[in-house]
Amino acid sequence: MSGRPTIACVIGTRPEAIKMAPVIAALRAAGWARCMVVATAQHRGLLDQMLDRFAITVDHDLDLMTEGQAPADLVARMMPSLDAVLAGEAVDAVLAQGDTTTVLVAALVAFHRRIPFGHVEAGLRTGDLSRPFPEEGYRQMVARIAHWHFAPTAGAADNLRAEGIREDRIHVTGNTGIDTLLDTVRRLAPPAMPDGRLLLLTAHRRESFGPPMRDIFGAVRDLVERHADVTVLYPVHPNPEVGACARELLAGHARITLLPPQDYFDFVALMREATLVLTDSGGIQEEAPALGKPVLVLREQTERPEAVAAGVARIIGTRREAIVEAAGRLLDDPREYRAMARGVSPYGDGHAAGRIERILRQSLRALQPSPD
Ligand SMILES: CC(=O)N[C@@H]1[C@@H](OP(=O)(O)OP(=O)(O)OC[C@H]2O[C@@H](n3ccc(=O)[nH]c3=O)[C@H](O)[C@@H]2O)O[C@H](CO)[C@@H](O)[C@@H]1O
Repeated sequence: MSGRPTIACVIGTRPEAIKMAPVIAALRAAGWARCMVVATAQHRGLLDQMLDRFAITVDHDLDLMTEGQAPADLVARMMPSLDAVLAGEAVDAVLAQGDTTTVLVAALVAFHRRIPFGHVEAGLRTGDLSRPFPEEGYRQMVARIAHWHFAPTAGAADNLRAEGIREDRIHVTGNTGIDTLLDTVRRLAPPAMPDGRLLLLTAHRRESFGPPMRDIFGAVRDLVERHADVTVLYPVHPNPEVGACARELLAGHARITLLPPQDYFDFVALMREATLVLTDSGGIQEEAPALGKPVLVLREQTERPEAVAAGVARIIGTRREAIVEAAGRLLDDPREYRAMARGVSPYGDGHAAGRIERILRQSLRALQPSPD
């Protein structure tokens, strides 16, 4: 390495853009490194929406999304494509976030080229390789070969220690998604006062396709039928499996609105207006508590136990009666509601990206040969 080091930030999906945006901004502002952004674009439309929103300029766009892409096919196409970028540029470090195919391939390609890899949002675990699938397996595999493990919480760091990761490679930074959230909230106009109560829904996980998703949507219909003042807004994920099921079971009800995927600022504004958030998303489990909104998690388990432990999120699974019961209780009982609607942010304080930038600066300086 000579002169300014080059750090490649690899992103592929909407949440990766949201969570890498502050890291890219911090590296670019600090200026000691060249921050090169590589978009695999494993999701095209949702990624582009966020690249625009956060004004992320992309140096290499691999444009890999195809219709109905299977994970194996995506891995097979992404490996040579990303490797060619690293072969053509003198890259000193590679960073990627989370648990997607993009993160797995970025770590593996960096490993083959002996380039240190930094895993942003390291150490999240359910311990069950089938849930979430394939993400849990990807997280575990990436941990074997990462050089820097940027853990969002002390619990995530403990998970890494339990797998034998060296102490000096683990850094508790907070989640960069909270940096983006708090920065966004500062820029938004004050929230509107909605009529009635808003229930905000998102559901798109692969393991919920089929009967669990039909159960979720059935529960949502039951809830609006039982609560005359409740309106549901559902930004529908573009995966065709999700859209078809949502239209079949939710369209045509006056108080249920299916929306296209929302711009991030608009979505944060909706979270602020919501009474209750029902979701199977990872990032929304982190964001809603920071905004003081109770979250009911439509999964059987979570890799984000901190909000559950703090009493501001609950795992309720995907059974229709369980969802109706848990959401109904919060809608009917103001004391239960208040107990969950406390603004706590177990996942970060808004300064994670700055910590990552400083750790990389010190660490890459230490790796650099001295001038004489
Ligand atoms: C298994 C798992 O949990 N994996 C996660 C998965 O991410 P996810 O489940 O969080 O993904 P989504 O739900 O798609 O996105 C959520 C984000 O999008 C914003 N949003 C939402 C709707 C909308 O209409 N407009 C928006 O702007 C919203 O505020 C939030 O920030 O991959 C990540 C990357 O590797 C991982 O970090 C993460 O563990």
